[in-house]
Amino acid sequence: MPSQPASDEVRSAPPLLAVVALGCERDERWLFEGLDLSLHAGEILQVEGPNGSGKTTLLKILSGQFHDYEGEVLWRGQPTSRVRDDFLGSLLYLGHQPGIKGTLTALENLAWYQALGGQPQAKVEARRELAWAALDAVGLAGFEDMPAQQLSAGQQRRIALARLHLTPRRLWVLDEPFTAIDRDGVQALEALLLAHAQRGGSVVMTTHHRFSQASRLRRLCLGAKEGEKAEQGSEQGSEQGVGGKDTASTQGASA
Ligand SMILES: Nc1ncnc2c1ncn2[C@@H]1O[C@H](COP(=O)(O)OP(=O)(O)OP(=O)(O)O)[C@@H](O)[C@H]1O
Repeated sequence: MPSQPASDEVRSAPPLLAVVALGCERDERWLFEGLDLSLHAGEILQVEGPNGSGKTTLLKILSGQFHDYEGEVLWRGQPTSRVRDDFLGSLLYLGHQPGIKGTLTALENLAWYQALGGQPQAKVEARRELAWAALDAVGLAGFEDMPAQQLSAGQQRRIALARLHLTPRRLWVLDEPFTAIDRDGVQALEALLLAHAQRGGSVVMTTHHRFSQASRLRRLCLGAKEGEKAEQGSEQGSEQGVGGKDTASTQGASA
């Protein structure tokens, strides 16, 4: 991970991630359209909205997993399709489900991630140490060798979150990362997200969780109807509401 870039560099560089005139229709319903947004190094974007408003769909588009959309997704100013290797090599996506294998232990699950692309170049012993450290960082010391299916829902989520410690990637796209996490875990995860942003990383996430440091966030609200857009602003934060074609308030202002 690079260190926090100088502010001049942030201003002059293209955003890490941007979407231009993004629209997505599913089941004959526009989830969003005309969406423009850009995410610079050091920014955290929280995507909010009611159930079914398209939050997961948007994250899947942003992480290159869903392609049935209008508009463009840009990585450092280039269409992601043109810089696919650089984009995917900079991306860490954690889905709504923990995405772990229940029959494997916590350590084996992380070894599996490492083999998929975490640190393929690292030596076996070094990889193992990194995996132990990642599990320790998410409070799973002592549970390393237990099959994941014997762990609680929150502990299973923590195995998935250990990847944030394990795999250094600049852009984190996280779907409901706070699900099933207890109060201490929530605080630790908030701190981890903020530290990632301070180091020059960026985060896009869906969550209904309210950050204690809300001023560090930008918010995008999907499914907003006219007049519902504004919520709490902040000195550094900003908010954008975007509705679908079936609402009265289709908007596409830049976030
Ligand atoms: N695999 C799919 N095939 C067809 N339509 C889908 C599929 N997945 C989601 N949809 C539709 O897309 C719409 C948005 O779904 P999405 O999961 O993006 O919403 P969401 O805002 O993340 O919802 P939630 O808060 O419930 O997780 C829903 O109306 C849903 O029916």
